[in-house]
Amino acid sequence: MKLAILSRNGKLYSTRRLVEAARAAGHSVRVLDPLRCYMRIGNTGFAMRYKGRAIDGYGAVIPRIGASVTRYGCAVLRQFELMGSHTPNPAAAIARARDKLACHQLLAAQGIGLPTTAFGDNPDDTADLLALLGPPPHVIKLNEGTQGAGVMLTEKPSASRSVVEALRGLYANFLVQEFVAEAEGADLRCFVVGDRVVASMQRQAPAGDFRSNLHRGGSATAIESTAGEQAMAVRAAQAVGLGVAGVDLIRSRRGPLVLEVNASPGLEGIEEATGVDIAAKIIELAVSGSKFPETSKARPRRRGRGFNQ
Ligand SMILES: Nc1ncnc2c1ncn2[C@@H]1O[C@H](COP(=O)(O)OP(=O)(O)OP(=O)(O)O)[C@@H](O)[C@H]1O
Ligand SMILES: [Mg+2]
Ligand SMILES: [Mg+2]
Repeated sequence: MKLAILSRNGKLYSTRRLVEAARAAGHSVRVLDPLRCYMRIGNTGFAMRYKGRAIDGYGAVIPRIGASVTRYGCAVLRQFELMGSHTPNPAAAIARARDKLACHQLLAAQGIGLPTTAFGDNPDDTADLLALLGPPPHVIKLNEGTQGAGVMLTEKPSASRSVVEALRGLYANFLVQEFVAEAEGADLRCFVVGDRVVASMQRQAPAGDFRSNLHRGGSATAIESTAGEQAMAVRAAQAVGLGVAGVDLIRSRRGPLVLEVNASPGLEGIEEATGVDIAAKIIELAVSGSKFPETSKARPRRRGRGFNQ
């Protein structure tokens, strides 16, 4: 099958591994920079061009869209979907996953445990907003932060207030959360592919930090997550609509809580820590969902489809 990986950089570990795994499974694969894809949208059908040439016939597209290009990357992916390509992570689900606030609302509505979270807009409401969470410590997060940057811990009421005021002054979107102290700087990354967790690792924050992100100096070890944790991670990914997701869980006194659902989880740390060939499982999932026949390169004829279908 003809596969595309949407990625800005073919040299990145995750992109390279997906290319390798696709070739190993006998597929033809191309890395496309989403920012070089451009498209025609019309009632007679959808067309996509790449560096001056028409492209189509991709049975499946695997998006690796960075946070800085979410909007354009999702538009390109949506166009592939409209042209009949399958994707394990649809554009609508990626856009949803990138908005922590929307995600928390969705997860809570599904009864999936998460740290109590509050947000508000007006500075006059700050004191009451913080009171909703109870006394500090609080964790304050930028709504669209990644890799642990923009996640702050405040230990005194005055610190919570002034961080909230500073973020408001910068017009940043943020949320305020209860701090799960008993996790002691550890969290669990469950890598979901389809309807199961294919690998899990525990990440431990470096001394003096509470953030366990590998980009912030956290260390990773393979771990057997419990059946309950795995079921929770799969439910969280499905609630957001993602076939491939890195679900971060934190172990609290009241059971596992979902911290976030990542739509483009990195493969390097977790493949190294666990030895699982996650790339192969992603390729398998992408191909299995495709409507294109696996043996033929011919693209099934299809009529132009509306955006609402
Ligand atoms: N409420 C909390 N209580 C305790 N620790 C937390 C809490 N929220 C976040 N952390 C710690 O901070 C880290 C970063 O937080 P979070 O995952 O929400 O941010 P991020 O910037 O989106 O990271 P990612 O790169 O995983 O997308 C978590 O992995 C966890 O170790
Ligand atoms: Mg994140
Ligand atoms: Mg995280």
